[in-house]
Amino acid sequence: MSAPSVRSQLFRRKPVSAMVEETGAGDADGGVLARRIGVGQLMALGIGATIGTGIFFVMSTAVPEAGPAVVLSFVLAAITAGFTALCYAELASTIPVAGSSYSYAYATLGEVVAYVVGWCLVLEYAVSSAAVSVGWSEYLNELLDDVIGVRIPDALSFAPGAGGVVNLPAIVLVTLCALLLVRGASESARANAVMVVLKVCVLLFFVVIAFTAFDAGNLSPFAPLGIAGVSAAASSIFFSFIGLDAVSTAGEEVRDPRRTLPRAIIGALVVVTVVYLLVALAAVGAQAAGAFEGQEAGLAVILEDVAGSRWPAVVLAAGAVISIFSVTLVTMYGQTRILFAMSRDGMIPSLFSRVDRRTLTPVRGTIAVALFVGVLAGFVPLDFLIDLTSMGTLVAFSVVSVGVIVLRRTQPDLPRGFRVPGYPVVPVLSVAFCLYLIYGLPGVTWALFAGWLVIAAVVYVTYARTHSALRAPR
Ligand SMILES: NC(=[NH2+])NCCC[C@H](N)C(=O)O
Repeated sequence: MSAPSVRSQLFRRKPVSAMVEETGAGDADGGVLARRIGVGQLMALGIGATIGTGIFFVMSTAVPEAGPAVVLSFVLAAITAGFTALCYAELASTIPVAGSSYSYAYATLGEVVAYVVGWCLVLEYAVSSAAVSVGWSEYLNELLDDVIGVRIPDALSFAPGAGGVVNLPAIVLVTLCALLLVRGASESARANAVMVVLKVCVLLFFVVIAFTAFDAGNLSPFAPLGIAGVSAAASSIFFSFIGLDAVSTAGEEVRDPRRTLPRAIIGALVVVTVVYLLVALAAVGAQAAGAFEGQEAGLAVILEDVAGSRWPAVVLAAGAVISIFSVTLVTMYGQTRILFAMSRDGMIPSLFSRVDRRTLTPVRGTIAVALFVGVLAGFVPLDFLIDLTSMGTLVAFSVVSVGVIVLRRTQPDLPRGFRVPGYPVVPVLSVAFCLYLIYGLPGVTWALFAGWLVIAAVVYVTYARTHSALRAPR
């Protein structure tokens, strides 16, 4: 028998039916999950996954780039997030597996693209877990300082490039989350609802206090670096909008998905955007644009200055510490499950899909993820982590948007619970906006991303190509 051609290897696709079977979604009694989730609960899911750390510290990177026009950057990032989320929802409702863009790409665009998306998802999840835990450590320090007047020394709370030696608190947080995940914890719907209320309240609390010091003079010059500055800032801010895709993964359990999904996505996006815009506007109104650069735990510092007393900053920092903790947990959980799916497909070693008998969780995979995230969190400065996360996510989201178009053409008759409104304009715009934001990312990020893809290519050629579960039977 002749060896399968390289081309057919690279583009082999995983049949949608096989995916559904694997996850048991097509089993016995009709194979339908209970459709219980309504718009409200689904919106809470999206808001909970999206509002995390970004908003608590992104201003210190974004304002120096865009000036007060940072509010426009938020709008640009929000529009991009909205388009991609709609595309996500269509694929999720067509390929109903509890996977992610990796699985969608495997079904639509073939193995190599799926493989690349898988590696992008490591940036979206593992690298963002690291980013999130670095942000957590800043607010923890702020809280300690405000409450007991003690700060962890810089050497032990910052990465080498950021004025320290190691970020110890971030490593502790990652370890803590890994321990919880190994024991089988993931966030429940109720815990999520509590977190959402807490986060939104804390941010609105900031808005109210910061607005008391609003000075229109701080808003000019409005856009010192012009359009280029606004789009560069949008690329960094995009990080804060990552998470709406979580809504679409629940597609199978949603009541009347055709109406509910887009409403929940758009609803969550509107809530998140309004909150972010208020925070951004309040912040640039309360503090001169020049003051943002290099500011740590920025929102708390602004509150301290504005209120002239400590307690508002304490409230904010405490809220941030609690809510960021939950985001780290959920993001690390997501990473272990994506690697689980890739490993089951033979794309990466079986270590990641081995489930421990006692705890029924992928213990070794979780430890491997924690090591990787821990090293990043401990030794890499925050800006790098944020921009790399945005890069990986934007690439993955572009692929998803292309996937919508491809699947409509190749398998037009597949049942789709939800269809993107305004097809093909929305998926095309989605790709265009993603590419625009990718373009706005700094050169270092491009270089790091290229390096990452080279590593991925080596692993593909030496491992995945021959271990793929789809390889032709010998
Ligand atoms: N899937 C993820 N990468 N989740 C991380 C979301 C980060 C979140 N948007 C934040 O601002 O903190």
